[in-house]
Amino acid sequence: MKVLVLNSGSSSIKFQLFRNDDWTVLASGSVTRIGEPEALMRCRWADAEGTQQSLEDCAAIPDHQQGLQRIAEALAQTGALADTAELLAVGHRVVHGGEAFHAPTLVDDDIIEVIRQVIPLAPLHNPANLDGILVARKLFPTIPQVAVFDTAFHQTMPRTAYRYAIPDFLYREHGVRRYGFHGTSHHYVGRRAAQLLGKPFEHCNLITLHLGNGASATAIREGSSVDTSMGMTPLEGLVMGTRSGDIDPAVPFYLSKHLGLDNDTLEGLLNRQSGLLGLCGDNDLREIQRRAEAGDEAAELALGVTAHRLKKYIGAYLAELGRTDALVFTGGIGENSAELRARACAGLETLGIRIDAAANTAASQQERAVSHAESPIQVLVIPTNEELQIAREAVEAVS
Ligand SMILES: Nc1ncnc2c1ncn2[C@@H]1O[C@H](COP(=O)(O)OP(=O)(O)O)[C@@H](O)[C@H]1O
Ligand SMILES: CC(=O)OP(=O)(O)O
Ligand SMILES: [Mg+2]
Repeated sequence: MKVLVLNSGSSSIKFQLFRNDDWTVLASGSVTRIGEPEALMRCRWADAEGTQQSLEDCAAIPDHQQGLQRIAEALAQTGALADTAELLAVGHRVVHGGEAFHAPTLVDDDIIEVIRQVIPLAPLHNPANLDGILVARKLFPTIPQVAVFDTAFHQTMPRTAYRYAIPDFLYREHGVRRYGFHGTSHHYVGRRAAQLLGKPFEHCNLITLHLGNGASATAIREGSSVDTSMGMTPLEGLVMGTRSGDIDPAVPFYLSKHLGLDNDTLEGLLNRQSGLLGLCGDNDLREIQRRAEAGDEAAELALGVTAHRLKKYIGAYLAELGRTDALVFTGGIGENSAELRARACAGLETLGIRIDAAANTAASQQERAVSHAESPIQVLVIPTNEELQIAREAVEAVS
């Protein structure tokens, strides 16, 4: 049987099709620029001889309904999914599940309603995730749909980590608390780290750093999330591509009072015009590193602020955990930027973190240690695979 995983974003749908006995990827790709005049559909698959093939086309795709339809056509056309009856389940990434979901969940009308209710807590992510589910239900009406929540892994945090020091009724009546995100990724790399360490996950204390366009740090004690840097929404914490991460909560009041900015403008400013982009005008870390190397001061500052914030969270989580087995880097930046890994870990030797310069800069796409052989805390680079984790959890939920 096969499992289709969908990660439906505001203007894109990413997909992977797995065979569920050995988790081979049968096809993968995306539809991007949904709603623009020229959307792009990309699909890669292995043909009968095992040779990688790819298919790309550009055409207007006005909405998610047609985006998913296009994906289903491509999967049929390539033979990767000739008959939808071969599907055991469709797994969906859902960013916010509020306090309702601790595990992957079979989608029904009630579940859809709960996901709809938490839209105000993740306005950038949940509407598109929900669209993906609604469209997939129409397109594959007889196949079980499973929602896998970014927030679920963090539901083990203690109250002291998830409560904000604001009036109690805001939590009780309005759900204002830390939820945390990227849980699927933190969980996946945490388990892989335990395997590399040769210990059961339930015995491992880890700090996992998911550094992509969105970025978050998590403290894992004995296999459970006990703290994480993102908060009620994915805006809190580390410096991100276009999100500010932590700022003084008074900044928006000040901007509102003195510059007359309204709520929507402020939300856009902090979510889409801040972070690396706000500091230096670029949000692609490769370009920022190139500029910094050429002496560009704004790019150097962007790298410096990002590394400073990372180091602060690493230090905080070392203190929270007491004993730490490994620090794990993942996500496009965590996996590929030796520069940022080195900056974030510089000076942490007395706290037990010692990078090996040669291992850190060696070109590799593999899971690996980049710490010195004598570093008390191992530093690992582990490519994340949220889609595989979603596929596995979807199968668990239906069986
Ligand atoms: N070789 C590289 N060196 C440094 N940064 C990289 C490299 N490859 C990708 N990145 C950075 O990774 C980030 C995107 O991460 P990714 O995990 O793909 O994002 P998303 O959250 O959209 O899935 C971008 O800032 C990109 O510049
Ligand atoms: C929750 C979140 O920030 O997700 P992404 O990194 O995909 O934007
Ligand atoms: Mg990502």
